[in-house]
Order: sequence, then structure tokens, then C-alpha cells
Amino acid sequence: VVNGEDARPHSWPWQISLQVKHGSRFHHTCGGTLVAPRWVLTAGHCIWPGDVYRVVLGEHDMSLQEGSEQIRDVLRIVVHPGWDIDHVADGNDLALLKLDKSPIMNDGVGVACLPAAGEILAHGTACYISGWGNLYTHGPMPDKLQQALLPVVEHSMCSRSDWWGHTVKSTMVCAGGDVISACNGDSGGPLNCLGQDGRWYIQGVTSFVSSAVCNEVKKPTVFTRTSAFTEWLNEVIQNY
Ligand SMILES: CC(C)c1ccc(NC(=O)[C@@H]2CCCN2C(=O)[C@H](CCCC[NH3+])NC(=O)C(F)(F)F)cc1
Repeated sequence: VVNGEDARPHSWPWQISLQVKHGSRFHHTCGGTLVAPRWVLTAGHCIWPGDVYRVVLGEHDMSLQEGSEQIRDVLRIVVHPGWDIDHVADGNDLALLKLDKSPIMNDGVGVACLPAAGEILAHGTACYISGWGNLYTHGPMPDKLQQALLPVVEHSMCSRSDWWGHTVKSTMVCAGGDVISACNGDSGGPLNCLGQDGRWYIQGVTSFVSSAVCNEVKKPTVFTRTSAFTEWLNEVIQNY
């Protein structure tokens, strides 16, 4: 996250770190969200065939063993059938990971809510992005989970020719567009938006930013709009 701030520890208890095995060690590669006791939602572009992953829940400071961390293996990976790494602009940038067993739910680990099918957020709705992605383009990863307030940008503005143009689809949601943005390593993480009922809803899964600089003005962070995939999400979580 570029121009964010340290999150209060465990204030986003559904935020996970997706870690990939290289040699004998695992390292953070993407964010993700616990959306059911045994299911993590992340981005399709985080998944590379043949790689071995694990999920760390209850994480805050990556440089410390804080005692709240819970590690789970990934039993099954279901990438959205419409995802194609060579056609990022087509969207469908989603993957669901089934954990070998449910984590222990506590103050630091919990499930987030998914929105109702078709829910569209009004322009300017205040949401938060969270993640351990780079602090700036080609910059370092933070130790502590970062967060930032990122206002929703309605589709009509986000698809202006000097914004994202036709690259952004209606199955995506834009947020930001000024000097706050996601950056590499935030991929797959949540766009956290407070609902009328006082619960946090995951309205987006971090998908892409400008390939020039992460926080390019008029190139808001683009998220996969979870309310466009309710049927697929429910089908997988209930049947796989
Ligand atoms: C849709 C298409 C025109 C397009 C638009 C933007 C990009 N952006 C990028 O490539 C920048 C540079 C590094 C990674 N990156 C990204 O946006 C990667 C996803 C890349 C997926 C495609 N390889 N995502 C992120 O960094 C983020 F923001 F989600 F944390 C790539 C393609």
C-alpha cells in the first residue's frame, strides 16, 4: 500500500498472507481474505501452476513471532474458469483456496462478509484497502500490515479515456485515483467496506494498478467486484 499507515494489530482479522514455497522457505506473495472457515479468497493472478502455497492467519508484523499466527496448508485451489493471465482486462481475477482445516477463530482470526449479488457502491463510498504490498513502486515490503482509506470511484469516471478507459469492466470496482494505492504484494487482498449493519464487507479483491507507477494519478486501484461473482463463490464454497 502506497501512502498508507500501520493497521492496528488484528483489526482486519480476515486478512491473510498467501505464501509461496521457494526452496525450503516460504515468502509472502499475495494477500487474501478468509470468507468461510475453510476458504480463502484471493486473486487468480496470484496462483501459478505447480507452486506450493500456505496461508498465514492472525499475522501482523512479518518480522516477529507474535503468537497470534496460525499457519494452514492449502488443500485445493479453484481458479475462476474465466481467468486468463494474458487477458487481465477481461477480469475474473479470482481464486478460492480450501484450507486443510479451519483456523481457530479468535480476536485475531475471523471471517469477513461477502456482499449481496449485484451490490454497487456509490461514488465516494469510504472503503479501506489492507495489505503487506510494497510501500512504493519498486520499494520495500513493510513488516506491519498497512491500511489506507480509499474512496470508491464510480464506473463512469473510472472508464473515462484518461482514466482506465475500456480496460475497466463492470465486473470490477475502482477505488482511489490519487496518491494512495495498492502496490505489488497487495494483490488478492480485500477492499473492506462498512455495511449499514455495522459489519465489514469485502466488496473487492485487489487486482491491478498502473504498470507505470503504483499510485499513478487517474489510475485508481482496480479490484474484482465480489458482488458480480456471488453465484460462483457460493457454488464453490458449498460444493468443493
Ligand atoms: C489490463 C492491462 C492493460 C494491465 C493493466 C495494469 C497492469 N499492471 C501491472 O502489470 C502492474 C505492474 C506490476 C504488477 N502490476 C499489477 O497491477 C499487479 C497485477 C498484474 C497482473 C498482470 N500481470 N497487481 C498489483 O500490483 C496489485 F495492485 F494488485 F497489487 C497490467 C496489465
